[in-house]
Amino acid sequence: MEIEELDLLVVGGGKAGKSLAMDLAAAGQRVAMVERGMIGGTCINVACIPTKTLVNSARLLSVARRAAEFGITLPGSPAVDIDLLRARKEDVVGTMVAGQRKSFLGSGMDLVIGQARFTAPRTVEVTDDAGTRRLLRGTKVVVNTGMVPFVPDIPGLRAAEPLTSTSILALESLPRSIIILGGGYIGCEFASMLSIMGVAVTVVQRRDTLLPREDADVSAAVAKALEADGVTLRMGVTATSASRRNGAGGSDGTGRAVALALSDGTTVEAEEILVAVGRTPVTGALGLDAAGVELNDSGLVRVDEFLHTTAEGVWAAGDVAGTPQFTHASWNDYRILKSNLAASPAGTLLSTRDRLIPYCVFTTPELGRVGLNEAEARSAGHDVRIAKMPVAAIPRARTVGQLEGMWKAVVERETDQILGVSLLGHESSEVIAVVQLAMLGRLPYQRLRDAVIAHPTMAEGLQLLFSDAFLEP
Ligand SMILES: Cc1cc2nc3c(=O)[nH]c(=O)nc-3n(C[C@H](O)[C@H](O)[C@H](O)COP(=O)(O)OP(=O)(O)OC[C@H]3O[C@@H](n4cnc5c(N)ncnc54)[C@H](O)[C@@H]3O)c2cc1C
Ligand SMILES: NC(=O)c1ccc[n+]([C@@H]2O[C@H](COP(=O)([O-])OP(=O)(O)OC[C@H]3O[C@@H](n4cnc5c(N)ncnc54)[C@H](O)[C@@H]3O)[C@@H](O)[C@H]2O)c1
Repeated sequence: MEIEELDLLVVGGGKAGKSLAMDLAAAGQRVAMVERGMIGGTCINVACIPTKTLVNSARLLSVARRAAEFGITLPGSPAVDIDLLRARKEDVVGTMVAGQRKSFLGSGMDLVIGQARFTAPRTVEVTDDAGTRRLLRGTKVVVNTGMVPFVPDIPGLRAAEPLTSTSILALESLPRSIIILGGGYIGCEFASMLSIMGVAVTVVQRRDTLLPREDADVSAAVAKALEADGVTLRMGVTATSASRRNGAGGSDGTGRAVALALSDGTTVEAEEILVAVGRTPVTGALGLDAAGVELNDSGLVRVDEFLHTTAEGVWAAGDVAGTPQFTHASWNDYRILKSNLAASPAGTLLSTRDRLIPYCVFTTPELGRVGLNEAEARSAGHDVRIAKMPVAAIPRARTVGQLEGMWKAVVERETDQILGVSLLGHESSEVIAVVQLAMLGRLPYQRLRDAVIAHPTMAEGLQLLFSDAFLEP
């Protein structure tokens, strides 16, 4: 088979890879991107975009249920129509996928649909569904194959037909009840939206808190919000075995039931189980050995701070390279790669070190996070002052009737610099960018406190948060 030579070969069309492929192809380079099926990658097809579309519907439902409180009467009780819900999600995803396909082709890249496997340095064999094969070699190669849901080896779990964050999106009906194994980002987001939609949710979390990377008081506030929506939390327990009974009654009379035995001797039952205990890198069938690309101890592609792998001419980006698992982080990898791939041997390289990467957990209310939390700041040796405030103190929260949540900030005592914030509440995912900008600009907290911020907005709450009323002396 003849080898097709390219300037850039992208393996896996994730956020970083597709962005780079489009840019370099549009600039006239010979570029091929191999993608095994999801045009636009994980985020658009099975992650951020579909889930946040569904979260939005859940929030509308929650507000609609309170319509009378806002002076609105509805003809009947608002309810989920699963077919309409799925249609909207598919419309949002479908429109974005179509837009991506158009942009890919418009850039001039060769979009190669098939499964890629390295056979030699900088060389992959691609096999499509029809079994047709191509051999592609890049002068430069970027691996951006992402991650997939991890299903742990719990006796009986696989046979119990667990759902994952991917397969749950294809359900044709809402289960009456569900066990969610894992109380991290995916577990909390699904617990929140499904319980609002009327599903009886039980979260089984191995650690003593939800979202274990957060401060205990913030995790507790998230737990309180989930419990207020009816979620049952089983924390500090692990699953020891699972079993499914089909067609024989079930705990809620549906005929489908899964039972999960827990380490404390109890059992929880529900119609379905969603496994959300982390994700595993897509490296297994990639033949990385043949390319001289090493993995690290966590099974991720080993990269240096410039995203270069252990093989000459091969870089990696996104989840598979150990970048924090967020689309915007992978997109920042693209910027780093674009600069580093173009740099001369003696040129300056961009690094992944010390990136300020915010993130938002789209529970209701949502959590916006940037920088260090209190525990991280103290364990890094900072002398800190803590500001803490209920969201109910913010006038905008009153006008929109969204009083749940709390805001917390960590300020360095000596420098007045904001080290980080955890904002749980309405529209926190928007407000977080304001704080991020202040941190990037190294503004002391007083600049936010004293800025003239439009009233009544959620961002205006920052003035309150950093005031003497809420910032400890
Ligand atoms: C349910 C869920 C919700 C999420 N919500 C958010 C959110 O709200 N905000 C956020 O920032 N992040 C969110 N994330 C995380 C985010 O989706 C990921 O961090 C991001 O998509 C990773 O992108 P990536 O660049 O690593 O590659 P990906 O987008 O994962 O792309 C990898 C691509 O490689 C392809 N591929 C793999 N192997 C091969 C092969 N051998 N040959 C050819 N192609 C191959 C795959 O088909 C895939 O399209 C969420 C994740 C999940 C699971
Ligand atoms: N809004 C967002 O940005 C967003 C949303 C969803 C996912 N993501 C990304 O996807 C990644 C994966 O999400 P995730 O929720 O699967 O992983 P995660 O690492 O966030 O959470 C997994 C949780 O499962 C628990 N756990 C592990 N094994 C367990 C077991 N056997 N029994 C019970 N609990 C167990 C862990 O204690 C942990 O809290 C996240 O790290 C995040 O970066 C981001």
